[in-house]
Amino acid sequence: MAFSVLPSSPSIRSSISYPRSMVVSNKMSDNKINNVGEGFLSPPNKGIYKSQRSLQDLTVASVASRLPPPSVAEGHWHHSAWTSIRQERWEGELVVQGEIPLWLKGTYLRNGPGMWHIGDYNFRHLFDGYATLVKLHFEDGRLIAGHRQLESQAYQAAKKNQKICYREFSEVPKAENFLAYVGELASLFSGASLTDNANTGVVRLGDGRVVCLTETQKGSIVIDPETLETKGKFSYSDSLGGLIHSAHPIVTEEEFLTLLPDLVKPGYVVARMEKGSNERKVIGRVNCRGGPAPGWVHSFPVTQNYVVVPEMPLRYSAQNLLKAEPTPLYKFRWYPHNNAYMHVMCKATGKIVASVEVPLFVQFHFINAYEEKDEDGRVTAIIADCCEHNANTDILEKLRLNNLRSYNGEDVLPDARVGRFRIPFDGSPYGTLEAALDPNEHGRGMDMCTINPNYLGKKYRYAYACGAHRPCNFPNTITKIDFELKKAKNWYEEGTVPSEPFFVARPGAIEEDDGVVISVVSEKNGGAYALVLDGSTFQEIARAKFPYAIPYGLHGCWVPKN
Ligand SMILES: CC(=O)/C=C/C=C(C)/C=C/C1=C(C)CCCC1(C)C
Ligand SMILES: CC(/C=C/C=O)=C\C=C\C=O
Ligand SMILES: [Fe+2]
Repeated sequence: MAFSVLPSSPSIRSSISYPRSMVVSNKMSDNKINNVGEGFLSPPNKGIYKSQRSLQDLTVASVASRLPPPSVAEGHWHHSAWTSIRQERWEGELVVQGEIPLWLKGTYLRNGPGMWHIGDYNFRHLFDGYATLVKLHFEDGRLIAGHRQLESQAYQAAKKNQKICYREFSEVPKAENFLAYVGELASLFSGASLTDNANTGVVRLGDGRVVCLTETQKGSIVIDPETLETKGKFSYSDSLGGLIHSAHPIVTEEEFLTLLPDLVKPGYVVARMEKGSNERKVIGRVNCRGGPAPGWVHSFPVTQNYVVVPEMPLRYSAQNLLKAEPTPLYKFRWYPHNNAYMHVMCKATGKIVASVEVPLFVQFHFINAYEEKDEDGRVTAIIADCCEHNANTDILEKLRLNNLRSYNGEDVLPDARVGRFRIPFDGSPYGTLEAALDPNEHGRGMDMCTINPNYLGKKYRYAYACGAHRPCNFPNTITKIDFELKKAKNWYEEGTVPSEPFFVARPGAIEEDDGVVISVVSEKNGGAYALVLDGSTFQEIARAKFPYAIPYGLHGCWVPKN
């Protein structure tokens, strides 16, 4: 394969300059020199790149990056994790320290909100940022990396008008006058004012299309996994309607399962889209059992035969949706008196086979679920695991950029755990929720979880997530959870913020943890590196320094090399 450091689109090539200092030699010998000379864990960046000067050189003349965010202008360099990306795109080969396994062939793509300002206006919340895609292409032990801004309508309009033009997670466009506000309310109901800033996840469908996603349905955007170019809207050809959906569909080679909350008649529609299709078909519907609106469904789990529909006490709030200024819980409200529920729907028939009340819970992310069986093979219960924030909504507030950027050494990250639900199939009205292991195993921080995808919906032993090395204000370790031993192995490097660990299985692997775990790590002084851990030992096997700061990102996917 030819390794190119040049962007593939001629129109963009002309607008980007690649200073010599950014274009790293792609000779295989680089690999060896670093292996021998520096070792895996020595600080990277030894004379490989000139960081600050190159950053300036690299900034393209995009409207959004014409002005640096005020904090940088004032001379405070935030942690890279919470600092807007400084250029629209870059691509180049990184020098690898250590050994990337030769079997690792393909591209890891990561999405996330990487630009948190427009002009000189700074956004408030982590989830508001415009989507930044990062790619790590692994082949023959080498690593071509890059990033590119997603050209959503929301991002393009913001660049053009130098202001926020669509409703983001917490940001609302300023109404110029009362009439404009009334017009804006009307457009809220039509969905026209909602963002399409697909900054949450990226999935590879069974037919090979790669789609960026967020919580608004219109924020489903197809990209080219090689160039990261925005190709256009993924439009759903059905008439299911609604404006929002779960940001995390369940995607396999065969299908795409999604949850559509119904805010009018509180409940959820479970739908399935077959490989190659744009049409979602309804599997079934669940009516809410409590509260005036459905619970927030950022994600949901499935087993081999069932879809699990969570009804979290943190519910969408019509009142808060209409507010121009963010409320403490943004578009949501906490309804502890309406209880929490878990529903189980049969995938084949759409029938609800269990619906139980469970202890109150707060989660963004389910990890996995599976069917518990008796000795005759009959399903006795569903086990569903999630990153559970001890039924405490404070985490939403902690993810405000001000809080993330003003870390002063205090231990302010609220406790979280691996919450394990058991939803019995014996008709009993209650399910249980308990910690799957002692939360101290992972520093009582827990989020951004993945598993070996071959174990989706099946009994599994391992999960990978971000935990905490305290004191901290954000999850700062990569942790491997062993559910059998109820133990965790933790990777930690002082001052860094690693993003969601992503597991890639070794072809032909028998063991569940035979593979690698990939993460992109943001450093405190304007650096970032790609990190590869051995899935089994959890030891670092390779890292490669980016020539500039990569901000924190959320979720990723794997695009195997054909
Ligand atoms: C980045 C992330 O994890 C979550 C992003 C959530 C977003 C963009 C939510 C957007 C919404 C609106 C703009 C209005 C309707 C409600 C809601 C889905 C929360
Ligand atoms: C980053 C995060 C929570 C961290 C807390 O410990 C949640 C992200 C949610 C959206 O994907
Ligand atoms: Fe998420």
